[in-house]
Amino acid sequence: MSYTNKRHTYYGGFTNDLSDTFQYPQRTDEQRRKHVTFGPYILGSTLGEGEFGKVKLGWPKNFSNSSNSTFDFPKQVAIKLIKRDSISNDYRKEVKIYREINALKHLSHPNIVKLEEVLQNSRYIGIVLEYACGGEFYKYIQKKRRLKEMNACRLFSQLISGVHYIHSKGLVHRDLKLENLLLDKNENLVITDFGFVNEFCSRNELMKTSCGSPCYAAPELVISAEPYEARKADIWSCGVILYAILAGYLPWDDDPNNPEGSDIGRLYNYINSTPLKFPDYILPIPRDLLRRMLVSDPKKRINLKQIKKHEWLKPHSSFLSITPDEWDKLNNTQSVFRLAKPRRRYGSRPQSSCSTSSLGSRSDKRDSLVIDSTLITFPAPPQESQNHIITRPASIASDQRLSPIRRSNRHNRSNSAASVALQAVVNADREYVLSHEQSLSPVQNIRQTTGNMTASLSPPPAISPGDIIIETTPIKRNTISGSSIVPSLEEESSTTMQTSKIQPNNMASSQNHQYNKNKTQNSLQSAKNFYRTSSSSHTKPRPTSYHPGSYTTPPYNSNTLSIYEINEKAKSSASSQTLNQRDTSPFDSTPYLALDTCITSSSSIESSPKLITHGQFSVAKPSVDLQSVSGDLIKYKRDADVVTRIYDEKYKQKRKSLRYSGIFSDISCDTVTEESDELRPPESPLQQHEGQESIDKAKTEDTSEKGSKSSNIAKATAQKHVNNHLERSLNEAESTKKRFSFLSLYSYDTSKSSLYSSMDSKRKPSPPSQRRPKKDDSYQTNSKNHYITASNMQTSHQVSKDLPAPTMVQNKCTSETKKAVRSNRSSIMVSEVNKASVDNKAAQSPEHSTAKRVLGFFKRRSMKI
Ligand SMILES: Nc1ncnc2c1ncn2[C@@H]1O[C@H](COP(=O)(O)OP(=O)(O)OP(=O)(O)O)[C@@H](O)[C@H]1O
Repeated sequence: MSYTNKRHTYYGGFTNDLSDTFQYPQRTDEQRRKHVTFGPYILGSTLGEGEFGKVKLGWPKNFSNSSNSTFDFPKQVAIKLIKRDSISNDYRKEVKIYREINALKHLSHPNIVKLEEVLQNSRYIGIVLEYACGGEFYKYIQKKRRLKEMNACRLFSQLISGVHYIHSKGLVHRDLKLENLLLDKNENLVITDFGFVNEFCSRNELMKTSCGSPCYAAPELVISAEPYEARKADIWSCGVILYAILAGYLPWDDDPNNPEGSDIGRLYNYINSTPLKFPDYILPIPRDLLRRMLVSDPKKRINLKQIKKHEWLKPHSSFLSITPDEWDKLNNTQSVFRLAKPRRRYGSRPQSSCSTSSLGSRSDKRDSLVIDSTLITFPAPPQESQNHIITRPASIASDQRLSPIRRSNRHNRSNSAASVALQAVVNADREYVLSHEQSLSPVQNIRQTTGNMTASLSPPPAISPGDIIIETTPIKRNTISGSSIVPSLEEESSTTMQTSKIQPNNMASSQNHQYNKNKTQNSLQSAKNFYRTSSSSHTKPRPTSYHPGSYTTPPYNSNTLSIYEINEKAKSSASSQTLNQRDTSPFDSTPYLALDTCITSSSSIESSPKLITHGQFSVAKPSVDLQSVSGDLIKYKRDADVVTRIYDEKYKQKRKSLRYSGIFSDISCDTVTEESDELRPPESPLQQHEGQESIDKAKTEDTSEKGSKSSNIAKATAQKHVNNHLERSLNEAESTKKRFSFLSLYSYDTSKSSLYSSMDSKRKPSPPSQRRPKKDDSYQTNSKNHYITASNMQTSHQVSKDLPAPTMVQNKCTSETKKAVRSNRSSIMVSEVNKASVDNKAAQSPEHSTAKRVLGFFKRRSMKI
């Protein structure tokens, strides 16, 4: 088993399989110093780069290898490092970061990236996120060209479930796109990048700021300056994503006058005037869903509730029927079981401001971070502080908790919006913590100070050093010092690090309260009330205050003709299991009541964790496995493969029979051929030579035995090979073009560059029918603008003539260009684009000079690769 990516190494390249007996070698001090660290994390390679800077892989530096437990391996995280300098002068950036932190704090769903903690030092703010090791979703599609229906359906269900969860919290993402979707290790979808998130309340959910990425933004955002219904805008984006998943390219990507979609005005005019077209391989049922989602008029656009009930998503109805409250419950229950080693607080070791670029290489120096003694960890801000209103009860005098030394060591952070907001959040959170602390029983207080804490349900065992620690709710936070939080010396003596997990509704603390629940129930309630009060003291309602009722999904109608008949038994048993689980689970409608229900309900006790001793450690075994409950979140890839294979077989059979019965009469044989073609492995170089060899052979034979029968056969065979080869090349060119159309918006790393593409097109101008699938939907009536115009071709030729070798030009790409590309690629506030100019722009024909096109191309090419 190798769960690590090759390029990401632990402790000097150790990527051994973990076995029961495996022990990590003890690191020497020297080795330890070599790592670039940020707070309690060792930084690994760069996972990606965004608008704010690099996202690095990280893992805890206090990971101890003394154990022989298989469960004891470092948990990887993705750390978004934001240079404080870069945002100090940019209010919008600050707000974006703040929004992201703020939103993520309230979201706990398997298909939404988890916020672990937020750290900062004098130079960086680090948003520590769950590591989605499956990589970027668009690359995944790019690799597969397009997804098979079953996989697409599964992933789309996950997207819808995540988006529904976001909406249920009173939030809208507003920047849903392929680039903001990642995959976890089991190829489950993970929604990320909440920089444009905003909240709405049910009564007034219209928004004014248009944002997102042009290709995914709903028309009403661009064309009209009127307030828009944000949830419907998210649905449009999901529609575009679904189209891209199934088709392998974006909808409305074929405007010859705006091939790159860079002219936003023209793009939206095209969207509004051109009916949605589908390639043959998108079947009627998903087409129907797409047609309902990609409706320009938001009022006529399908809503999430209807999407969940759509025929196409029936196979995942049990998964989709899990309500947001249930997700909260399930996730919080799961978070109790996170096994954590007692971590030493990183502040406990004196850390002078030191550069960690001890590796000496240039790149290391560039990547090095100053570890500051004032590096802090603080909880993510609550929603309300977006308003930048600080409510700090007089009872909380945070400075009193600071030692004089630490106080003098404080940072002078800017009083910028984000800083103020963050501070407000810290205060609010700490208030909760303090009141929570007061409610702790003496036993728990002892346990906290000694750092020995267990989440066992049994009466508290004798406390001894080295006890198992189940990571719990952040009960104790670092103290706050003005704008920075510094752990006090006294606090440092406490060994358990509990600052990091940001789980507002975490039930872990309730586990600790099991011991003397009668004593603490009242104080807990008051703590929660306090938290609520402090929240409600802000002007905006908390996003969690909006809780739509549970959705009841109609039972699967077996009479309905559906293409999905796979795993029915498994599904029904899984769903019945789910229902059983849910019936017995004390789910309530308000997340804040979670603690109560956990304490008072006997059924919750039944479903509580059971500790299994495992050597020196105890491992809490969750009684509810989220993934098996949902049935749709694939746990092991092998399972997924098996399911896919079963599905494929059944699906093919089904389609065959349906075609015979004439039900799917619009599924042409071509479609089937095309799909099977796709499965055909690419021709090997050996095969490619085969044709030529045969010709040569034929020639030789021809000269020696003129007119002989064998030569004729050889000739025929050779010709056949050549023809086949040519045909395949053409097909390949066609598919490359298709993929190119999709990739043009994302990446050029694996496909041919557009330069080559234009060269190719010079040689073999592909007719529009080759650019797009031949047979269009019967709904398609408008075929205008499908032809690549002569002027375009001319431009392409010009480009290829005027340019030096592509690699040469590529090398000339400066870092400035790269920056420009990044910003070009990033999501934008569409309102920044002059909406009034939309029509004007569309009226003018874009005069793309050769230089501009070339620049555009190389700008895109230097995108994140
Ligand atoms: N949790 C994560 N796990 C793995 N990789 C991640 C994670 N978060 C981000 N990345 C990688 O880092 C890249 C940049 O991240 P992200 O898009 O969140 O940054 P950003 O600064 O918000 O960028 P932008 O706003 O321009 O999209 C992603 O494309 C992805 O490759």
